[in-house]
Amino acid sequence: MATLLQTRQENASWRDYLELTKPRVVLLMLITSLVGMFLATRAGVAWPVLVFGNLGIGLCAGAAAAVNHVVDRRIDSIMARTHKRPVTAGRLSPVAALGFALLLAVAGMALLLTFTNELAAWLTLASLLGYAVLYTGFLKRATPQNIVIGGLAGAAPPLLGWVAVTGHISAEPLLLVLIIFAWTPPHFWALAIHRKEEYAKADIPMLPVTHGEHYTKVHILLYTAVMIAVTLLPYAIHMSGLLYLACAVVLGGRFMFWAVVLYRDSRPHAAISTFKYSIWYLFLLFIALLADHYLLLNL
Ligand code: HEM
Ligand SMILES: CC(C)=CCC/C(C)=C/CC/C(C)=C/COP(=O)(O)OP(=O)(O)O
Repeated sequence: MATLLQTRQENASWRDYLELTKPRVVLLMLITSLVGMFLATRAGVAWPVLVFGNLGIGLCAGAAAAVNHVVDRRIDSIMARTHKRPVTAGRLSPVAALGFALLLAVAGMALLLTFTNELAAWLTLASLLGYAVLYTGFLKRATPQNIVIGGLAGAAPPLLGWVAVTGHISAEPLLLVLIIFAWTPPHFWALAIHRKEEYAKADIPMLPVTHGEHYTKVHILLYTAVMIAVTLLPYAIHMSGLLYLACAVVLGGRFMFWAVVLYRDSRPHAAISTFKYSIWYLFLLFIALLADHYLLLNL
């Protein structure tokens, strides 16, 4: 066993450890937590909170992603998209990956407790456990609503950023969480339609597998409509101004365009195009929130 572990780790490079953390997903999460921080105050954010707060959130999110790689190693080996992952392909042992996850989680929590506040740290830990334990260990295999419920963990970063700055929860960051919560089903189900056969092969009850493509596309349309409505609320409650509203309408209109294209199947590769657009959408929407915040402050 010891020899087996050693052989596996000899083949591992730093890239394998980086891959464990799902870096591109975590990067987008960090953009949303950064925006949560900036929106929380009219004054600037103190640099230790900015730097170590985001680093702490990022390390904890990376730890959750690494646990996901270990728990899912068998189903990941069945799917073409995931079969080359470091634990699945045997370049890293589950023990090494779990040890790495523990290290990231402890470092992340220590940074949050030292440089932010207890509430931010415990909410981050709850998100970590929500994704690594509740979603990955249970919901993913249990119900086609897995990503709707589990989506809360991924949606939390703007709240984590806001609380890191203020020390308390308020309505505005919950609205930002609600935007990502409503965004997650169109984001993921578009990909799940594209990869339906793989999920079926791995026996994971994703919505297109259990309820079919048509039903999933209708739900993508519905969640997209809800998401667009929710993105108008920051303007309605005077949290953001006209620049944000214009961006939310244009970006949301484009999302609806893709949801309709997908529903009608009127273009080739509509599902993967919708998925790719969803990532640009969230990125640009949060940049718009930030730009609008500073425009309003300087008016
Ligand atoms: C439960 C909630 C979520 C689920 C089930 C989910 C699912 C997925 C899956 C399966 C992929 C992999 C696509 C691939 O490798 O081909 C992916 C990619 C991605 N997701 Fe999500 N996602 C969720 C939440 C989020 C959140 C909250 C964010 C950011 C705020 C996010 C950002 C991204 C990004 C940036 C990618 C592209 C990664 C890359 O190019 O490697 N996701 N998502
Ligand atoms: C502390 C904090 C903010 C925690 C959030 C952690 C986190 C990285 C959430 C990511 C959401 C995500 C990529 C889900 C896909 O998992 P999957 O298993 O369905 O996708 P896969 O098949 O690509 O592994």
